[in-house]
Amino acid sequence: MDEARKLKIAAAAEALTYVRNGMRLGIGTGSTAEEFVRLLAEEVKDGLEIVGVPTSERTAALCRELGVPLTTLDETPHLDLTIDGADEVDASLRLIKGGGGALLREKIVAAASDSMIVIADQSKVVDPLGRFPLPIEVNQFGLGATLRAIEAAAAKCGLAGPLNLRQKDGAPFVTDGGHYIVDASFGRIPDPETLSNALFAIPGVVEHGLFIGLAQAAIIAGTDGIRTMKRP
Ligand SMILES: O=C(CO)[C@H](O)[C@H](O)COP(=O)(O)O
Repeated sequence: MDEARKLKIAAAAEALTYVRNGMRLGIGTGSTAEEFVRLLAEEVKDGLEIVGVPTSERTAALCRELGVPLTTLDETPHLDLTIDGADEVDASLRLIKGGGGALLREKIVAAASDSMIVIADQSKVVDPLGRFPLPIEVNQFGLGATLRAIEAAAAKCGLAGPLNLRQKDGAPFVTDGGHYIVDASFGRIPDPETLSNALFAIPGVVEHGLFIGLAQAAIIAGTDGIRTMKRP
């Protein structure tokens, strides 16, 4: 097994120690979250009783395949804990998410949870955010106008950079919610809160990948072991 996968499994295993019998869990998306699902499924086989709300169709399919019981936010609107990966984490536990295109459901699920724990390897810890292009989920209608508005909003925040419409198999990538993703390469984002507010003011923006004030802890796996970052 390669070193990167070992780190993902180590972070996921540590996150599992926070899961208690009877919990209602939000279950994230991505390769690290999938390691968590695999470990969780083993515990479920051994008698752990939980229900999970998956943050994507991809995660839902893996949970079903491995026998992790699922529910929905309609049946179970309040969750105890969400475990999810991230593309970037800063020292204040602000995140960039959405590399897997699931940011909208991920944010809805995290916001419905008493707490969110991020699982990641050391390479995801940055200062400041912005090395990873910021995913912005947009309505398909009016794409051209929305792109212009994103550029203008970014400029007001002193940011600029290419906006790329995410592609898959030669066509625009479509999210589980039926939207497009624009990957914004702004570079360093010194004030994520201001950028977040500016993006939310654009009608065609459905959601963006800045997760602010949602994660309580981040379990970070490095070659020298595991450390847990807490929100200051
Ligand atoms: O936000 C996400 C999906 O939308 C993922 O959590 C993020 O992309 C990290 O993925 P990975 O664990 O594969 O690096």
